[in-house]
Amino acid sequence: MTVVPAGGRAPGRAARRAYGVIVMATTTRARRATIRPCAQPTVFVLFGATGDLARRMVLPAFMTLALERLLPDDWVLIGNGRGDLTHEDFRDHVREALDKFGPHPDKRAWRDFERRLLFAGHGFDKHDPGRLLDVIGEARERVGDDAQLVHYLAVPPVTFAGITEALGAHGLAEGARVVYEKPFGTSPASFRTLNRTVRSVLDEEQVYRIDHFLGKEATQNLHVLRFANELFGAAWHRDHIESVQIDVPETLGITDRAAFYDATGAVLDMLVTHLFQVAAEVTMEPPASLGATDLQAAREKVIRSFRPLDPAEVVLGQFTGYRDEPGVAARSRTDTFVAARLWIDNPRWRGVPFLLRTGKRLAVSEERVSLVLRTPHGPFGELPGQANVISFSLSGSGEIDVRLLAKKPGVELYVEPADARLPLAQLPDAAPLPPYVRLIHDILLGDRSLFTRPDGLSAVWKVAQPLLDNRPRPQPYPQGSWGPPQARRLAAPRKWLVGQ
Ligand SMILES: NC(=O)C1=CN([C@@H]2O[C@H](COP(=O)(O)OP(=O)(O)OC[C@H]3O[C@@H](n4cnc5c(N)ncnc54)[C@H](OP(=O)(O)O)[C@@H]3O)[C@@H](O)[C@H]2O)C=CC1
Ligand SMILES: O=C1O[C@H](COP(=O)(O)O)[C@@H](O)[C@H](O)[C@H]1O
Repeated sequence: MTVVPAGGRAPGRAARRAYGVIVMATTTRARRATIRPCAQPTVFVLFGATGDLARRMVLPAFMTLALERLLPDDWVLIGNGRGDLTHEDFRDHVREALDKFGPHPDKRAWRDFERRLLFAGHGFDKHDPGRLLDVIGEARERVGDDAQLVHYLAVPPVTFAGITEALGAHGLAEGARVVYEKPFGTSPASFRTLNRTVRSVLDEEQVYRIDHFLGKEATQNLHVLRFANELFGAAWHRDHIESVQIDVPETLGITDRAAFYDATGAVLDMLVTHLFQVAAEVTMEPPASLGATDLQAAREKVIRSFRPLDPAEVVLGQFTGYRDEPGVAARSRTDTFVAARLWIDNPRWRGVPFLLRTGKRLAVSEERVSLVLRTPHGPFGELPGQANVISFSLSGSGEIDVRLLAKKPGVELYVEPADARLPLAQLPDAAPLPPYVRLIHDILLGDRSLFTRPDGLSAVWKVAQPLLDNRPRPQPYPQGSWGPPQARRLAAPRKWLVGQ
């Protein structure tokens, strides 16, 4: 996204390409951000359309795109699943999802939306395409044979390879874009096998490996703040930063995703996926340009300098009561919490600990990246530690915060921590996009800059390998807490900033 400040110049072409979707209309009275709609007729196949992700994120994102008039005139969304839903049943399902998670269209918008929803049941594999080929045929009759085909795999990762092979076997791969949810693989070996399968059916340009944390407004501000502001850019180095925290505690449990979650756990669900990608955004070297390829390359390159995780520097936890959740194995050892210390072996970050933490059923929900600056030795004597912090909230529309030490006004010289906050939604004419809206829009337009590449993911799995080979036993922790006490010790002598 490109924001043009009052009186500011329009962004260069490279920046416009990188952020692609927002074209600023600058008038003196009002500057409105308008987004380029996708023009090409589209058939969007949503595998896993009755699942949690589809209900909470993908279907609401589609409705938002429709309300914002960002979809082409001609489009159809086909839900796919193993069940036998009629088109009507599926429309009811989508309606319920929107009632719960929004947005809430008026009658007219809903009528226009629902008539474009179809369902193709009876599963989809290479031996049996279920109803999908017939329903795609039905969709093409409506929107034309030249419609682009987008397949979105909102299904558990174990099914990615089978669906990919089936796309190839049934002639649905050619010219299509295929979106893979995370995690792309569940181990170094399964990543390699999956990648080989995918590349045997698709060209890399057709592949969109989504990590929705890269689509969050504040995540994109990580590099904007740094590369566009000398104040921050100059500090972005081990000489000034003493530690970094990437902290995503959740009050949310596993909802009704037991089958997926019990086979996945926090390390795969969050740590080696979202938290690593955010760490790469924080630590990448300046890209050669803001073009899609350069940005992607810079993000992926730094992951190669992540030091393989030492299991002794990782704490796993499991909330009490997890094993009683319906669908969870009675003796499950799945991690619902992980805290890890990560090191980055390059000249910019050597010796700076990166503290990463996430977990289910914790005390609060927050998504925060904090760069803690070193404490200066100056005329003040001893200053409090962790009191000068550049921090980003990744939740919602995002926020940039700076904690600094200031003299409290008054006769005495009291130096106290104070916070300056910049909620991004309050920027003039801000038009924040939820991550799934933005990323699906990018997919429709063919912009891959915010999607991951196999070289970066291959490095991710190398970093994860020692932990996967030698998992510490998950420690129990009470629901509503901050996880196992060992996680506090992992941060020592520092403290976790969230929850202080
Ligand atoms: N939920 C979330 O908050 C997020 C999830 N993700 C990712 O999205 C993907 C899906 O997650 P989520 O929706 O939570 O998972 P779900 O467990 O809800 O599964 C989604 C759907 O996949 C289908 N499915 C499940 N198992 C199989 C199987 N063995 N073979 C074929 N189809 C199957 C089911 O549909 P049916 O029974 O109709 O066939 C199910 O409804 C995962 O990769 C996850 O990491 C990413 C970001 C957030
Ligand atoms: O990918 C996932 O992300 C969500 C958290 O993302 P948010 O944008 O909803 O905050 C997490 O709850 C889920 O377990 C995981 O699969």
